[in-house]
Amino acid sequence: MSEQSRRPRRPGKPYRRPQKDPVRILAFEALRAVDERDAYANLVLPPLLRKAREKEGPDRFDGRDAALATELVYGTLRRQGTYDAVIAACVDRPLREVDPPVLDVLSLGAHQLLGTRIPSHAAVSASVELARVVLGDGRAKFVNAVLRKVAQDDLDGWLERVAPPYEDDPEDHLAVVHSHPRWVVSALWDSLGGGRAGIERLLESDNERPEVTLVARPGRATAGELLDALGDEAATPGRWSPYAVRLSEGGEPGAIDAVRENRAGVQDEGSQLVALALAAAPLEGPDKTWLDGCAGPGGKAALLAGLAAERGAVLLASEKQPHRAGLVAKALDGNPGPYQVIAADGTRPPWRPGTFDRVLMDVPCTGLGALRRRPEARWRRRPEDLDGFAPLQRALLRTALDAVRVGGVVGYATCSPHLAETRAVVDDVLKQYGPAADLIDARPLLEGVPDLGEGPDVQLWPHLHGTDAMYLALIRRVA
Ligand SMILES: C[S@@+](CC[C@H](N)C(=O)[O-])C[C@H]1O[C@@H](n2cnc3c(N)ncnc32)[C@H](O)[C@@H]1O
Repeated sequence: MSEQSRRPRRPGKPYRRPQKDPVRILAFEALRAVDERDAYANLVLPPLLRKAREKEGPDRFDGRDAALATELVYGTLRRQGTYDAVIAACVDRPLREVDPPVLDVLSLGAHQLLGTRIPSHAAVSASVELARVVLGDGRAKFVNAVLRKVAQDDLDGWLERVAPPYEDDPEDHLAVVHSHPRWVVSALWDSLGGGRAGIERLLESDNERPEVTLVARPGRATAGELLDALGDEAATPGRWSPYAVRLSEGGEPGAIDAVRENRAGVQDEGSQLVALALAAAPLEGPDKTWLDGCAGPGGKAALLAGLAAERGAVLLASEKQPHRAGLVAKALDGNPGPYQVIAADGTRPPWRPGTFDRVLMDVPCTGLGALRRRPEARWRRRPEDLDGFAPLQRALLRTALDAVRVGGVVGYATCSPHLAETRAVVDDVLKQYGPAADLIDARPLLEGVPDLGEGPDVQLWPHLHGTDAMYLALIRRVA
């Protein structure tokens, strides 16, 4: 009980206990964990949901409650930039002086008011009740006052008031309207090119929940089998990958036999296209030994191993972190052909140079191409992170080019479209190899995929392809 609630009350105003709403309390706890412990929302949520189900029982916490809690957490985190600007306009001090737990309750409330169909009065009163439970009655009054101001306008109205005009500062405008840090808007726009319409569509896509895509692992399952098992209502075929199946809203991968049996997995179609393009690159001479040099947790390695098996080739899947190498081994378990998994630092490779016919280097990166999946990532990343990754990305691409035989092909991939992690790395390293390595046009190898730009490398985009913003450069060793 807070100090406030112990004070004598005016007669006629009996104390009412705050109502405990398990959905809002759970959402608040998740936001605190993300804020305080740098936790990842997608890792924090499942145990909290399980705990709430066990504590409340299925009648008081059902599937719809879980869906609402998830939406509140993801939506609040994604839209944090916009909500911060709105809340800042409603409090009389800088936001950094507002206690983080109070700000979390305010952001959750702002999301309910501006980003959901929850009626305003319900959004305010649910937030005030939450504040009474987790912050105390005194701070609940502050929450009430701020959210009543927020409720005075809708999202469009607020954006007109708090975002600088596009004409004055396009990047700042887009940063506030679409809730991305300004430097991220700037980097995405540099890579995407074009005018306002394209970048707006991309930023909007980053704020949408991505659909879940499955991969049927070659030799272990087929897309047709998954589609039959799921039925027309629950799934549709992938757009381009013959192994992809797209789950409809609310589809639960864990309920699918083939996924439980490891014959299929969850994998973005962009990641599938990267593996498929590398496997499809034309090759003269032997095609027997493949390497995945950054394999953890094993999504692309599992697809590559299946494709390799179909052609009698063997995949070596290598990953620096032993526990992630363990995940790779799990993903590959049951592969129809031979493979090997090792834990090795790709900058000090244990294999002999010129050993492999095909090599994938899917390097560590900022992940700016997967913002749809990681709602908190955009706020955590800093421009300085690029400097941290730059030497490693170059070293790993050099390892790949040394590992492949003359005539063999290397795929350099990132799940970031940032030019410093994509073209700049490829250009720098290719300069060092001079005439010994050549870029291949990757576009024809992504069969049927439109809008792949001028090549020879390819950049996929959420708003154009419905995939993560994966980048792929294919390079042939020619001497
Ligand atoms: C982008 S992820 C790869 C994703 C993977 N290809 C997939 O599809 O599941 C990059 C991986 O590289 C690993 N890594 C980081 N530094 C490495 C190094 N020096 N050598 C090898 N792997 C490294 C990371 O641990 C991480 O698992």
